[in-house]
Amino acid sequence: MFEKTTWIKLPRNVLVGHDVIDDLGEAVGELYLTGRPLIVTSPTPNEIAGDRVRAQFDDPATAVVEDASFDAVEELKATAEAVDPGYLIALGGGKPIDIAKMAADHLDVGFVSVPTVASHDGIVSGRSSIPEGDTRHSVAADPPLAVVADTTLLAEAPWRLTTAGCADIISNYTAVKDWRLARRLRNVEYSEYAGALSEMTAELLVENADMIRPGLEESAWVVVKALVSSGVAMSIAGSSRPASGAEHLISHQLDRIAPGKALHGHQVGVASIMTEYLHSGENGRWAAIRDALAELDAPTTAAELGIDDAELIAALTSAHEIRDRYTILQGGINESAAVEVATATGVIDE
Ligand SMILES: NC(=O)C1=CN([C@@H]2O[C@H](COP(=O)(O)OP(=O)(O)OC[C@H]3O[C@@H](n4cnc5c(N)ncnc54)[C@H](OP(=O)(O)O)[C@@H]3O)[C@@H](O)[C@H]2O)C=CC1
Ligand SMILES: O=C(CO)COP(=O)(O)O
Ligand SMILES: [Zn+2]
Repeated sequence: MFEKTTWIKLPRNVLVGHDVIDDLGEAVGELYLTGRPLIVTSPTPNEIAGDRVRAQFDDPATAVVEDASFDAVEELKATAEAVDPGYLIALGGGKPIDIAKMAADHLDVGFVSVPTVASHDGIVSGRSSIPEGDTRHSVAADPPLAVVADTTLLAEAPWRLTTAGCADIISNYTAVKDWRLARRLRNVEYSEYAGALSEMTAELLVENADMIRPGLEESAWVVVKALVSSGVAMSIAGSSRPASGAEHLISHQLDRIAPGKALHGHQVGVASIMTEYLHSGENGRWAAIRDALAELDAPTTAAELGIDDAELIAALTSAHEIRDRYTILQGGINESAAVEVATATGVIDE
């Protein structure tokens, strides 16, 4: 008997464009939500856009989160109990969005994502990643009911956050390679649709890296659309597989070994140069990935990440231990091979 079931959860309204933050009320109105919104934000986005968001709703409540933690999720849930919202609006970067995403899941209400930075695909995905101690917990949650991404605001956001978003997308290229490898060698469930969408999104950024420039609204538009596509690919797959392979394992290890030194997207970008080399050897596309990252002003070396060579090698050699996800690093890479790939790709100096 055929028993396969597919259940894809996607945002219903995705609005990307100039000043679309002023259309948030309308976009939310189309979702037939009831009750008052609780706006979950952090200090800077609240200052930049909080009033514009509040002005579009009757009786909105606001919670300002200072840091990303499980305590912040619990505090937000306590606030929600007091204000009894019908839904949450997450306004800001990954910090308020992930906290709202996880709290919405626990409270069994929907949430709308209003990113003010294009820093990684978590701003549109159904994955919540919260730091705790020296580790980060990445858990599945429902994706946003709607995404409203104002390209005017995103173009003005710090460029390094946008380049991190670009690098997170470029890393999809190796994530899909790992996923296909896992299908071939472990028969893991694979979605042709999700794999193709994710790969195409990464290719698009690699091909057009020279056109993505700071302060340009058109560039913000390309980047956020790519992040949305990546989020959709994850929703189709029902997992982060299309956007997270060995390069993400290395980055997750760096979060433990060298916490707070570099942005998620920048770490996965540099790691992706090396995992592409491991997949395809010296004639593979590792140099194209590196050049696209460099074109985007994203780091391509451990030094540019602010990470010591020894920290990078420690992350590479232990990345396979942290998650039951088959990748090119399955079984681990030993220290001399790790040094070899890192030096061959120029990630560390000889
Ligand atoms: N779900 C997922 O798949 C993933 C989730 N994450 C999580 O996301 C978080 C990191 O994401 P990130 O977006 O960098 O985090 P933040 O939300 O902390 O945003 C980064 C910085 O940008 C500021 N900021 C936000 N909007 C603007 C703007 N328009 N102009 C100027 N500054 C602005 C914030 O200000 P302020 O300090 O005032 O908030 C903050 O200092 C972490 O908690 C991490 O665990 C990371 C990767 C993947
Ligand atoms: O960052 C992600 C995709 O870009 C999410 O992946 P993880 O499941 O590894 O946290
Ligand atoms: Zn990522």
